[in-house]
Amino acid sequence: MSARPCLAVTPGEPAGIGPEIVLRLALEHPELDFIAVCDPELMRERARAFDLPVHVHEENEPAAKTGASLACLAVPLAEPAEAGRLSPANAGYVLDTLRLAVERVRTGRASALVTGPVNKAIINSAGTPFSGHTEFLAGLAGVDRVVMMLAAPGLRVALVTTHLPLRDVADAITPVAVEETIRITARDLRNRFGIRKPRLQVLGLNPHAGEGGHLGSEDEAIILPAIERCRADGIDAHGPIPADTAFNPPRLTECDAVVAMYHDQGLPVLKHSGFGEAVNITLGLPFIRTSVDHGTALDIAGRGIADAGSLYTAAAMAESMAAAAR
Ligand SMILES: NC(=O)C1=CN([C@@H]2O[C@H](COP(=O)(O)OP(=O)(O)OC[C@H]3O[C@@H](n4cnc5c(N)ncnc54)[C@H](O)[C@@H]3O)[C@@H](O)[C@H]2O)C=CC1
Ligand SMILES: NCC(=O)COP(=O)(O)O
Repeated sequence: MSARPCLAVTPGEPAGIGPEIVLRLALEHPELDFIAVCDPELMRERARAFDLPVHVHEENEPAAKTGASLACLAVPLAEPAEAGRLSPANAGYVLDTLRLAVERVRTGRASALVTGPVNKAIINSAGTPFSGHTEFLAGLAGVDRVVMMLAAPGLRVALVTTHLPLRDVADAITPVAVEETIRITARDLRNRFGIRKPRLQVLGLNPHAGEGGHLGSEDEAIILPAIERCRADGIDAHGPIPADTAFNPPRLTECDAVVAMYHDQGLPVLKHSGFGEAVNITLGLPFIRTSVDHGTALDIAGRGIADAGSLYTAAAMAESMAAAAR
């Protein structure tokens, strides 16, 4: 390993496309300095299956003299993983890779965490309540509120609520949740992204941002006052803006991020505009975490056609954020 701390990358669900895109990252981007936190035998098996010329070795073993190498911080699978077939037996492995990678970053032995996709359902089925990396990492870091933000070329979307049933969303749109999300987003856009005075467009919750109170009360009673409190502190936030018009291209040229109230209000637009080249960033953590914009893609796992573009963009963004933080 180089003297400067490298990225810690978790491939995520072993039955998904995570292992193969991490191998592609090692093969196609030798300029990236990273260690994969995973089972090295899984990576060797996938490298053989796809005929990828990547020498997989443990951290303390030598890299290949020529050609591509992948260094692994070893975490053993509970049972061999078959591409495309989830097993609850390996859910603990997935969480262990995350814990170990976070420990690396928090102790300064890695510069940032980059995560591959996990399957939330199988982790829950195995008996561990898990709604997503975002919430799990907030718990590990002991932080009450973090913000999920996805960034694609030309569009960033931050979310007030993350993985919640739609039925529970309106109750989670509280004055504190909206205000803290705006503040964290503005702060991290400044500190982590170097945007001196971030401009935020905050969406309403209801159609037409409540249509003057005739289509729901949250927009005027909760979201507007939260925006005003942030504005009073000099944050350039506007809204509540009706979600159906906020993403009109001319409007987007005037903002650095859209703050959406819930997952499926903001992310479909983001993924439509930039799937494959977008990055998921957790704002508000005491360390840098970026991730892919896609899931485990079990339907194509093991077929050798998974696109590693989002993983590469996530790693490159984590590197530049880490460099800026030095
Ligand atoms: N960062 C994370 O850990 C994320 C995890 N997930 C999880 O992934 C699981 C599956 O979610 P889905 O909704 O099916 O979304 P998905 O992103 O896994 O798949 C949606 C479609 O996109 C395709 N696709 C996804 N990534 C691709 C890639 N890199 N290259 C080529 N094609 C790709 C898939 O083959 C599929 O047809 C769920 O359990 C979900 O919770 C979903 C999003 C992010
Ligand atoms: N749709 C994005 C997503 O679900 C990723 O969640 P997380 O695992 O990064 O919290």
